Amino acid sequence: MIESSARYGTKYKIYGHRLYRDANCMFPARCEGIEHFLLPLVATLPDMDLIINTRDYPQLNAAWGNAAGGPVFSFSKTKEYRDIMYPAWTFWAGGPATKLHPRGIGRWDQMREKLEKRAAAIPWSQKRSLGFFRGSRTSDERDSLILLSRRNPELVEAQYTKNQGWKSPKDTLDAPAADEVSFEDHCKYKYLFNFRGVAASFRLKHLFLCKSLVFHVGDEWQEFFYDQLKPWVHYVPLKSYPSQQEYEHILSFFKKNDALAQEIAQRGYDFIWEHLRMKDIKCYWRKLLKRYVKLLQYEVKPEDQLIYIGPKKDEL
Ligand SMILES: O=c1ccn([C@@H]2O[C@H](COP(=O)(O)OP(=O)(O)O[C@H]3O[C@H](CO)[C@@H](O)[C@H](O)[C@H]3O)[C@@H](O)[C@H]2O)c(=O)[nH]1
Repeated sequence: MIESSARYGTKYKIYGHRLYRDANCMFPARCEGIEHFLLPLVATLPDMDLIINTRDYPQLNAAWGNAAGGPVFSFSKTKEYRDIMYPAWTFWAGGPATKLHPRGIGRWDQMREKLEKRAAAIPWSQKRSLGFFRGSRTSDERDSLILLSRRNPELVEAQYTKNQGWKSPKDTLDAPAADEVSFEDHCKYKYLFNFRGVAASFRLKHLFLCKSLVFHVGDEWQEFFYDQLKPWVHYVPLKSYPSQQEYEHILSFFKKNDALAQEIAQRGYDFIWEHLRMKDIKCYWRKLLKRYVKLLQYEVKPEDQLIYIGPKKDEL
């Protein structure tokens, strides 16, 4: 089974409390973000083989005829896939590169601290009563919010930025690309929008830490922690592809019910602040691998073609 899934990801092996992997990693920074979490665990874990997909897209979809093989770990999926979800590399390194994060979004520990400070500096009453979104057109599901912002800038401030795949103005919906806005500056706005991109987007966890009200569009694309967030308790759920009228309706509701908006925003913040700490990510990885390894029914063998990752010799 492991052999049959090898082509869907990078092979990792824990053997004798050491970590090994395929010599080639498709995205080295993403492998770095994964290894940051695996390395401290190998001392306490038994031998195992893992196939870890570092692409955005999950791999095991029954409708494509490739769900019958072995296990594959992916960071995001919908219900159509049977990949095993793992905490994305971007909690440490290898997230999307932007002008503000040229080496890629990462270091969730540092990001948490920065956002917590900014959220405390901008109380709810000082936030602008506007819907806000900045990001690239990785999915046309974002279009209606951008179009509403062009029609009614008093209600929504939403614009497309360029990403590395930008080819023509079509990729920014026939308008010049907007400047990027830091996560901290998102905190100036009361209503923040999250959308899927290619798969799930990494922005969701950041939005909560602004203590603004998060509108989460579509519930198909998941990351490992989404299930713990409850609609209407921690965020406002919107169905996929909302119309401009639906946005107008829900924003006008929350403008009239400001205390409720603030209450949900505070609960969303509290949940992520208290339960999505670096130590929770580490704990999730540990529990995930302990449960996974119980299912292995063969003796794991060393393989010469894999390279040694760690621990560093002086840490042994
Ligand atoms: O002005 C901006 C623009 C973007 N971002 C952030 O930059 C990241 C990338 O944003 P965007 O270009 O909109 O891409 P997404 O669609 O959110 O994410 C894409 O990139 C991820 C990593 O490759 C994939 O996992 C997703 O599935 C894919 O859609 C997100 O965290 C944004 O919040 C900002 O902070 N400020």
